Amino acid sequence: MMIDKRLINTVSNSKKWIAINVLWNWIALIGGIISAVIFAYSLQQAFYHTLNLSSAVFFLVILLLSLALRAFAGKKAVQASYKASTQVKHQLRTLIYQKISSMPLNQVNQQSTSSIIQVASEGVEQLEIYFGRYLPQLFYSLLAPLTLFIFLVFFNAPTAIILLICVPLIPMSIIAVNKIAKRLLKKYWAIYVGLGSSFLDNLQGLVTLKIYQDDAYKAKQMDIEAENFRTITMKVLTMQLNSVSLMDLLAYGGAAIGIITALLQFQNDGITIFGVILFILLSSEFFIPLRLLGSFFHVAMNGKAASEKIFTLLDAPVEENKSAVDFLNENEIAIRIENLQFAYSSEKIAISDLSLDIKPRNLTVFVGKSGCGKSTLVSLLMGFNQAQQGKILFNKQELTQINRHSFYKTVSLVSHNSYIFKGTLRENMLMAQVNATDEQIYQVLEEVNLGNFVRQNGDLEMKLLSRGSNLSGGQIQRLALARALLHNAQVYIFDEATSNIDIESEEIILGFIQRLKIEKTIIMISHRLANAVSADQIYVLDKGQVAEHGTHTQLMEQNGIYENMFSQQKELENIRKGGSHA
Ligand SMILES: Nc1ncnc2c1ncn2[C@@H]1O[C@H](COP(=O)(O)OP(=O)(O)OP(=O)(O)O)[C@@H](O)[C@H]1O
Repeated sequence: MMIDKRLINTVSNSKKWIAINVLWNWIALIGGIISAVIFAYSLQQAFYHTLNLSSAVFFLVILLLSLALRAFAGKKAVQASYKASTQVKHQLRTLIYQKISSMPLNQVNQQSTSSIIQVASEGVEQLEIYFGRYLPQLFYSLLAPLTLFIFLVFFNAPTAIILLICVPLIPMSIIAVNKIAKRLLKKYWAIYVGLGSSFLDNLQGLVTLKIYQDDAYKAKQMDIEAENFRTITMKVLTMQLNSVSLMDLLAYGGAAIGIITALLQFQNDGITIFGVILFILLSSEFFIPLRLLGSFFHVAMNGKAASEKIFTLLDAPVEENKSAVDFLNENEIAIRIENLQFAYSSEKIAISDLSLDIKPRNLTVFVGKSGCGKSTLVSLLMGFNQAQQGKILFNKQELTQINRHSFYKTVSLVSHNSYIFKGTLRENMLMAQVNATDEQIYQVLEEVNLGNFVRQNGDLEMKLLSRGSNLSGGQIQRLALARALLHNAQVYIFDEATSNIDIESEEIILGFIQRLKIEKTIIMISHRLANAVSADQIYVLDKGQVAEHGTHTQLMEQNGIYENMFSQQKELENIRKGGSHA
């Protein structure tokens, strides 16, 4: 209960520093015992008028040396505690990072951002005290009373035994409090994570809230959640404060019992004056380590509750195919979809018995009404979601059999919400190809007409804000395209990559896609059918199935869904153009 074996084994490197910490604390205790002995002995000599100047100077030197030893050992113990906690933080954060990066993307998306942030930052921070202070103190507080007992029993056995018997009262009170603490802290963490998640959600959606003037309502909800958090925090603090008072009572009460016993023994000539002074000086040392353990205990329990959250994340099963291999041939990739079926839930079938072929050196476009399953198909092709039935074959290799590293090296996605990270333009580009040269970066930037813009704005050192908020929508998309080009994949999937951007950027991107298809396998999802006119093949999806299939000319001749949608869009665009000319 007081030691979490799994937690310690997870960060086993810290064991060494915990042991060193305990050792230095023990050396500090020895320093304390030596100074108490010297002090008591010189008092006894003074009492019997046998203290002379030279022995007084000698005692003073020893006393100062022992105090210096105590201070030095205390400092070393703090250093060891720091080492233990930094190692724990580093190791746990590495584990969390590795776990997150080993998860399939759909699984990562299922975790709320705020809970990952809370677990990885605050949660790990809380464990610092568990390893840096609590665990060393736990071992030391067992060692200290035993050491003192072995030493003091020679001076007066009854007093030493009474002191030793009183010591377990503190851990017993800790155990009793722990029962309440556990329940309370679990509740505290649940409310804390919930509050964090609402806060982040409201912050991210603040503009929407302002537009709909719904911010006051959300603020009220946040107030209620914050009030719940305040109440539970107060309960936790009250519990901690009460248990601290109880432990103080036990610690100082225990020391007082020891001192009174020693004095009674002295009255009955059972102990020398030297012995009594030693007991007076050292009685509290029996209890202080455990008393200190008690105060770390609550913070440590908070850390333990946090560790449960960390382990839930670390234990989340990763649906990883261990037998997955590299792409056998990544030069020219044909994709075949066979009887694919995917449902978000039993009543929400998004892809239904879908079979089709995508040829290399071709531009294949998927179109269809909103909700027909285009984005779902992209998530299946990218391996973000797994189909319940059917296969996706890349050159006859099943997608699930290709390892992720090889897959994402070969298959790349440019979506309508490509992410630009805070940092320099170079950093954003290098993530697609770590050792790309400046010339290579500029080459892809030229391809998307961003070369001059970048040169005028600080070259590759140009600072970009998070989500590219200091760029226009069209620039973000062109930059994302340049980054994807640098990645030099063999299959490119463009998912509404030109939606909501300026006409010039759209034309640059579409023109580039045309050039790219000479060498690569290109898939494009677009709601604008004008973008499909030059495609080598078009699939029209309807209710997760292929409704029509062919080139633009063939589909127009069929007079079906495609022709209907195309005519409607054209009419709309003509009306808009007419309107804007009027
Ligand atoms: N995460 C989800 N959970 C449950 N159902 C979903 C989810 N995402 C999509 N769907 C449903 O699956 C169906 C296909 O959706 P999908 O997003 O693939 O359509 P789409 O063709 O990309 O639509 P749009 O053109 O509007 O983006 C729709 O009926 C949609 O409501």
